Amino acid sequence: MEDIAKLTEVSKEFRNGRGISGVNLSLQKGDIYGLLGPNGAGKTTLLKMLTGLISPSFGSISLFGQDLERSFASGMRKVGCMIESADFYDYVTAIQYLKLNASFYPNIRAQRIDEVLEAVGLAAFGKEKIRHFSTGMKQKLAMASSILHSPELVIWDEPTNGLDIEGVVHFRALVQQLSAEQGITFLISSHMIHELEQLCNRVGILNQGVLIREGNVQELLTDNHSLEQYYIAELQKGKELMNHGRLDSRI
Ligand SMILES: Nc1ncnc2c1ncn2[C@@H]1O[C@H](COP(=O)(O)OP(=O)(O)OP(=O)(O)O)[C@@H](O)[C@H]1O
Repeated sequence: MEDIAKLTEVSKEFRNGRGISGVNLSLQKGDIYGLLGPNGAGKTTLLKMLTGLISPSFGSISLFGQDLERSFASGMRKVGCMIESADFYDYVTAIQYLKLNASFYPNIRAQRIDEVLEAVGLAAFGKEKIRHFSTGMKQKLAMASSILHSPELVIWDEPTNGLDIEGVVHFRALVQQLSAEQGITFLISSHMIHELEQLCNRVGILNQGVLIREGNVQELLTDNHSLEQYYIAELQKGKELMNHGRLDSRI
């Protein structure tokens, strides 16, 4: 199967000694991959490396079969991402903001802006200035911006932050629709484990910079009551291995 993204033995060591260590991870076309892990586990660091925002200390990363460093522009053209909180110009409207972002890509149809606003549930607010937006509305706008250029791979860091219940349900439907209709591949980091259980076909658990487990969600659910139960059990095992010095604890 085609690798959309592949990390091989990727490590990042910050000056304070933290980061991620020896991560191997690959995304196949059509995957909805959920990245789980406690605070500080390294999820955002991994996503930043995959999108070229920071460079790995060791290892290699490829996107669409090409080395990320060598083919950065062509690779990233097919990626839509939202990592940490998005920065906005407060005094422009949502439509003006999306128009500005669209200008960085060739050939985005004017109608596409209405389509993405509709897709994230902001159709009624396109002409409002962003400074009047709530946290959740800004999150939706960041999502709209990340899919504006019809990417093949979407990378979202904590996408449900600030969304209300209806917004979370809408978010799930959007991912399912984009996956089913356009075959978009997703990499989503989240603490909302029940969301990931319903949405993802694969999950990986990062703990203290190490990808301690990966699995197919359906298979995990045949052996475990819930993804949450599996996750807690794996973290507990990780702690025990760490205590016995059998898990990489360099980070
Ligand atoms: N620029 C940096 N300099 C030094 N340390 C950093 C830097 N960025 C991240 N770290 C450290 O690397 C580790 C991983 O951070 P990261 O933000 O990737 O975690 P995370 O899994 O996304 O956490 P959360 O769930 O809380 O968002 C943390 O210990 C963090 O303090």
